[in-house]
Amino acid sequence: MILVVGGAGYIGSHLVKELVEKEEVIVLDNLATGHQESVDERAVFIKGDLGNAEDLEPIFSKYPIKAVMHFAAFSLVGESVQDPFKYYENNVANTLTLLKTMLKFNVKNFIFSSTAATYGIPEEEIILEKSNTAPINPYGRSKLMVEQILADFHEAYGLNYVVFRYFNAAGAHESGEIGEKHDPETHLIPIILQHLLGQRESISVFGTDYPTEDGTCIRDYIHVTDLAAAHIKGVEALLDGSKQAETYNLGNGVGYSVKEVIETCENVTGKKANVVLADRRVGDPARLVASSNKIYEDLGWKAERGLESIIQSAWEWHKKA
Ligand SMILES: NC(=O)c1ccc[n+]([C@@H]2O[C@H](COP(=O)([O-])OP(=O)(O)OC[C@H]3O[C@@H](n4cnc5c(N)ncnc54)[C@H](O)[C@@H]3O)[C@@H](O)[C@H]2O)c1
Ligand SMILES: O=c1ccn([C@@H]2O[C@H](COP(=O)(O)OP(=O)(O)O[C@H]3O[C@H](CO)[C@@H](O)[C@H](O)[C@H]3O)[C@@H](O)[C@H]2O)c(=O)[nH]1
Repeated sequence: MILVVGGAGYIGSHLVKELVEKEEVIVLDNLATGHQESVDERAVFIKGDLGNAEDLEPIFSKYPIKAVMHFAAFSLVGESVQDPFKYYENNVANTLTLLKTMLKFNVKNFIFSSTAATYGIPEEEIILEKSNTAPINPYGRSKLMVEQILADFHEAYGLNYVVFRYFNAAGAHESGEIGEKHDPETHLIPIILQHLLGQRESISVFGTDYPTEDGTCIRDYIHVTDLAAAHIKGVEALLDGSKQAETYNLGNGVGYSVKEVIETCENVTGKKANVVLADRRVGDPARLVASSNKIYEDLGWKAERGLESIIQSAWEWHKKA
């Protein structure tokens, strides 16, 4: 069995939907930002907190867990600057409780959701896993701290792990049953689509004076179903022993500016957006684009879906949501 912590959230629920086809799955989630109805009904759902050993230990006692996939975190950059305690407590301290419990029950395979925010303001156009990590906010630092803890635990206790640094996750499941449902929503693509559905008056473009071709920020958008596929390859590599301690970028390798994303949403939906040019949002790097060659070479994974397909799937979901 595989324990998915945070499996009621956006990315976790998409992974669960794919993983239940292959494995028995238990989801632990406190529903702080997740939705129980997003959890595939073939998975066992347990409401609980990864920071409570009393919630964790009965699960590890009862079920033969061979790996843990850890998606649970707080992940709003701005909020992490306002309230860093919340982030270090949930993302780092609570993760330590999870790791301690795993070691107590001799479960030694761990998949961790990290982020492009660990790179801070990158020096390279295309970011490699070995590029410098210098996060510029508590959220990114909390994720990098866990990465460092994992490397130490691997050396000291034989904990095996795969860290995935996601770039910008977006899109919805092709079944149309689940999609991106953050509240509040801060991510660009769902905000644009909500606007095009008449749920928001306009879209603000945060910053038009970045050193990019059209002055707006460039990001690497990755379909959430592609992310799920990478996680399945990652956990298989841990379970068959071929990988023990790896960090992989997960992106498309193609960057799109905020203006290009808005245009693509207009093309896909056939609707015109009301765009307001606004000031920069604090803490946004101008450009974040991944090289995902390492995971292609090691595990044969690459992103299958581009920006249009991401937006098309998200649009199908938002029209119904
Ligand atoms: N969305 C992105 O673009 C993106 C990019 C990079 C990294 N990430 C990382 O991916 C992971 C998933 O992101 P998401 O967008 O699906 O977020 P999300 O908020 O939708 O999902 C997180 C889930 O974890 C649960 N959770 C939080 N704290 C918990 C706790 N203490 N105990 C039990 N459950 C808890 C929440 O209820 C929620 O269901 C996070 O770790 C995030 O930092 C996301
Ligand atoms: O209303 C909006 C919302 C966003 N943006 C811009 O759109 C881009 C993408 O923003 P957003 O969708 O919020 O994603 P990011 O801030 O790039 O962060 C995401 O991607 C990071 C990795 O790249 C992860 O670390 C974060 O968890 C995840 O939220 C940025 O330039 C924003 O400034 C706007 O212009 N207007």
